[in-house]
Order: sequence, then structure tokens, then C-alpha cells
Amino acid sequence: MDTTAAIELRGVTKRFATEGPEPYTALRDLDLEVGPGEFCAVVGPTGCGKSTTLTLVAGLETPSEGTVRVHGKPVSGITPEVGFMFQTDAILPWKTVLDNVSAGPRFRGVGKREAFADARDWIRRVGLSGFEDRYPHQLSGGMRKRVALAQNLINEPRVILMDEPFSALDVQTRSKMSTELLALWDLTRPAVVFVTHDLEEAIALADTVVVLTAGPAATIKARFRIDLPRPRVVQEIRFDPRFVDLYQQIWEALRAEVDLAYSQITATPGQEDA
Ligand SMILES: Nc1ncnc2c1ncn2[C@@H]1O[C@H](COP(=O)(O)OP(=O)(O)OP(=O)(O)O)[C@@H](O)[C@H]1O
Repeated sequence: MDTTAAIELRGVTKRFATEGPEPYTALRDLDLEVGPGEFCAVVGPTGCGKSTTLTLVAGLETPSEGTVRVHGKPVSGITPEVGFMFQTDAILPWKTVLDNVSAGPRFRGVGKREAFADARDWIRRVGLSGFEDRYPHQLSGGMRKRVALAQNLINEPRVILMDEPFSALDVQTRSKMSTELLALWDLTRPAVVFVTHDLEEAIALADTVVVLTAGPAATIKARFRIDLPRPRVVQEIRFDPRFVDLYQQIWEALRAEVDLAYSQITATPGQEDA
């Protein structure tokens, strides 16, 4: 059995240049390991470095110190084995659903007929059969998210990075999409890193919830194993007594960081020592 971590960050520090003389240290000495097929949710106060962590795994940024590996290989630039889903849709407005979903295989040189057949399969799996010829502006927000999911999953990535992918959706559509995401994830079981502000969403989806400390120089505060049974229905799992128990434990760890981040944002200059 392959025991290599799907994602591994070791001693990662990320500094950004600023307009002043000192760089800004967003992350410091961060260690994170996500196993093959593991669904890991990352929570933390606003601005702590959740998205930065994803951009390092994606190869969009490089660490200032430390190493980032995907399946044992150091990350250097964007690789096709890593899929992304961010807050804003990455689907192309001038292409139909079928063209959007088949874009990945077409780009990799798969013939049109085969790519379209594969795309139709994924369009069916995400519940959009009959919408193949629609353009993105003719779809609802939830339907566009389904297109984005199919567009990712058709490439069978071994790692998917998600940065609040459903945050623009209304509450009902959001939890419905989350349940659908879990069913789709189960088909190919990629390793997932899912960044969210919403602790309920994190617990409902994940195998592991990682709590980051408040920035600057954020790092991992705690890691929790979510031992809720699968398959899960996101709309209902929050009523499970074990869910409530986990929520209380994790919130305990998160609350101190949220309070700290909030006090930093609201601190009046000059009153720090008062
Ligand atoms: N390219 C950059 N240049 C300079 N500073 C940056 C850059 N990217 C991020 N930062 C800073 O690093 C810190 C972490 O940002 P990041 O977006 O990773 O936080 P986050 O936890 O995802 O935030 P949120 O919860 O608000 O989405 C912030 O203070 C941000 O201003």
C-alpha cells in the first residue's frame, strides 16, 4: 500500500514583500499532512493564511522556507494532478456546459468524440443532463458550481483544493451542494483541502479539521479527527450528538484565535498598552 502523503507541508514559512522595510510573515513553520483520499478542512480567523496555504500547494506561490510536496514530489508550478475550485467560477462564459466540461481532456489531447462522451457522463453525474448546450449565464449559481465540479472531476485529479467554493450560494443550495460534493468525491476519492470560514460546513464534510492560529505568522493550532460515519447528509448531520460534541471541542480551539484576530482588527492605534 502506498503510504506517501497526498499533500505534505514541512516547516513552511511564507513571507510577502510589503511597501515598508519589513516583509509580512503570513505563515510560520507550518506542518500539514493530508493522506491519499483524505478530506481535510482548514478553518481559522479571517486573514490568517488559509488561502495562502492553498496557493502554496497549488504551486501559485513558493514557500520562503520549508517544503511543499504533492505525492512525494516537490511542487514547482501548476500540475494537472491538482484541481482547484475557488469562490469565483472558473468556467468560461463564452463556452457551453459541454465545451467547458470537456476542456480539460481536450487540452490534454483527447479526441473530441471521446472527450465529449466523457463530459456527458460527468454532466449526468453532477445532475445537469439536458443542459449541455447552455451557456454559463443561462444557469443558476448552484448549476455553475456543478459545472465547475464536473470540469475538475473529469480530469480525475488526485488532489482537489477548494477555497470556499460554495460561499456565494444561498444556505439551502449550499448544503445541498455539499452533500452532492461528498457523493461525487466518493466516486474517485481524491485528497481534498477545503478552506472555509464555516465550522459546521468543515465538520460536516471532512475527515480532519485543521485549526490555524490568528496571523501574522499563523501556524497550525490543532487538528481534529472527524469520526462521523459516512455517507453523510450535510443537511442532517448537524443534529447528530457526536457532531455537537465535535463542534464544541473545535470551537473551543477556534474561538481564542477568532477573538485575537478580531481584537487586532479593532485595536485603536496607541491604545495597545492601555
Ligand atoms: N500576495 C500577497 N502579498 C502580500 N500579502 C499577502 C498576499 N497574499 C496574502 N497576503 C496576506 O497574508 C495574510 C493571509 O492571507 P490569506 O488570504 O491567506 O488569508 P485567509 O485566511 O485566506 O483570509 P480570509 O479568511 O479573509 O479569506 C493576509 O494578511 C494577507 O493580507
